[in-house]
Amino acid sequence: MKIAVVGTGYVGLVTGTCLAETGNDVICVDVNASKVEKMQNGEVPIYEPGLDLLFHRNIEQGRLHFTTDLASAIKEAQIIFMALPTPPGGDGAADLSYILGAAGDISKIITDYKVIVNKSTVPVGTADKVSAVFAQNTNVQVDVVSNPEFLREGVAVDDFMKPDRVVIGTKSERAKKLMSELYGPYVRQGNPILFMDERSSELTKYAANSFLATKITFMNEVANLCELVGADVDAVRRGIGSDERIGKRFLFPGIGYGGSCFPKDVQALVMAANETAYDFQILKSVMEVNERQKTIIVDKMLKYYKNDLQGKHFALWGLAFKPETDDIREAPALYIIKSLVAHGATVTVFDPEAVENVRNVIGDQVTYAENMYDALENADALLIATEWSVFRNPDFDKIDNLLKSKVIFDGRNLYDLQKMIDLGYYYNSVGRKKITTNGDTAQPIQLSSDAVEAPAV
Ligand SMILES: NC(=O)c1ccc[n+]([C@@H]2O[C@H](COP(=O)([O-])OP(=O)(O)OC[C@H]3O[C@@H](n4cnc5c(N)ncnc54)[C@H](O)[C@@H]3O)[C@@H](O)[C@H]2O)c1
Ligand SMILES: O=c1ccn([C@@H]2O[C@H](COP(=O)(O)OP(=O)(O)O[C@H]3O[C@H](CO)[C@@H](O)[C@H](O)[C@H]3O)[C@@H](O)[C@H]2O)c(=O)[nH]1
Repeated sequence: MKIAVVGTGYVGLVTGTCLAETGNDVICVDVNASKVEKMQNGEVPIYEPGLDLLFHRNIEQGRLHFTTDLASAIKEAQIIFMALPTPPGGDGAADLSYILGAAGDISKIITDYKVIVNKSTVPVGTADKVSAVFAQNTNVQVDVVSNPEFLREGVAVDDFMKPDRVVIGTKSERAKKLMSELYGPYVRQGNPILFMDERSSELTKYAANSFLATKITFMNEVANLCELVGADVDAVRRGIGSDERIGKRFLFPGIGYGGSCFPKDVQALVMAANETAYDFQILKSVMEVNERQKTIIVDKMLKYYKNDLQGKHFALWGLAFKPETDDIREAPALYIIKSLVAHGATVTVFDPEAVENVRNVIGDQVTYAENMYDALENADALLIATEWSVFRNPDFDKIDNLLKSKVIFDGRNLYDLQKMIDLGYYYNSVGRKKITTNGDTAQPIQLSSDAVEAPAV
């Protein structure tokens, strides 16, 4: 099939590449000319495992193309995907200007029937708004379909090629037929295409992300309670996760969820509910608790250093909002850095992929280490903010030689508590007993209601 993808961010690029992989003729269009030029020259603009291979294979085989010219991109396309940003507007509600703007541009160019697929995460009613834009500008018939994307960064290719489900919101039989044909190669038995109306499809995406964000936040609260009552969150996690109704996944406590989706989508759903005068209380709490969770690690450090971080120097491992990506959008590490710097500390950071993106955002507010061990030199403590595999089994003798003292604040629970006692570290993790260097259990922390506020980004 002939496909156009408008917007080559994370979703557009993965969508375009994976659709080419099953034999479609795909052309991706973006307004960012330098990005398009890079892709035309064979450069993948993001770090995403497995994407390079598919990207190069499909370019070489002539199925994947890039352009800045919308008109030529959509001319022959039977299906046009919109994979455009929907950032929070001033009030936190999703900003639809990219989607409606592109719909306006497309509507003025098309001369024959198209299926217009919205892949972006958008509030209920957006398909209707997009349809209205077309109706206003052209007599050409289109079907506007909602097809939210559920891929996770870091495993995006696998998520697209082998989705748990494909959600398609449309009432048009013609569009259903084309979309079934397109997604046929990706769906397997038990991992179906779920057809529904546009509004239900749009809400499914927000509900999925908000539910997952709530699940994580619930575990973060359980972890905080574990610290206060002397329980071990790993045991509790296993205890509840083995109940199939709860499930084992997305129960890992940490330093708050981040990324380009959960924070903005939870907020957008709260705002969309507000518009109908519905008070989505649970999600408001989720947002509040997540803000607090991002700085709890700094609260713990303040407690350890008796409220004085002035002149202290810390090593920070992990900047990306999760492993296997260079994406730093809403990364908790950035909040931690800003908070530490505001308290007068200095920080040396290391991340396997995200350093350049961080450098572009915060410049010389921190120093950048070439490798994970260089970051430790003369640091008072090590902090861990992202669970990259390379941090999971480090050389503790080397860490010991480089750090000024054997102190680790771990926001991702990477190490075994008993091992850290045996090695003589002060090791403070999430929802587990904090251990002093002589192996005693430290007093549980008091969670302050006025947790350190992250300075404005
Ligand atoms: N990133 C994810 O993991 C993910 C997963 C599922 C859904 N989503 C949703 O998908 C949408 C896109 O997210 P993203 O992370 O890919 O966005 P992004 O910000 O990474 O990329 C958007 C791209 O669109 C381009 N663009 C902007 N206006 C354009 C126009 N008029 N014509 C052509 N190109 C234009 C930009 O230059 C950019 O390259 C959002 O709604 C997001 O919530 C994202
Ligand atoms: O048990 C867990 C799982 C995740 N996280 C955090 O949650 C955030 C989001 O993680 P993840 O969901 O893996 O990453 P994303 O790539 O943002 O993917 C989410 O957001 C995408 C964009 O909408 C959706 O498509 C995906 O289905 C949805 O998982 C990250 O900060 C993680 O560290 C935890 O703290 N504990």
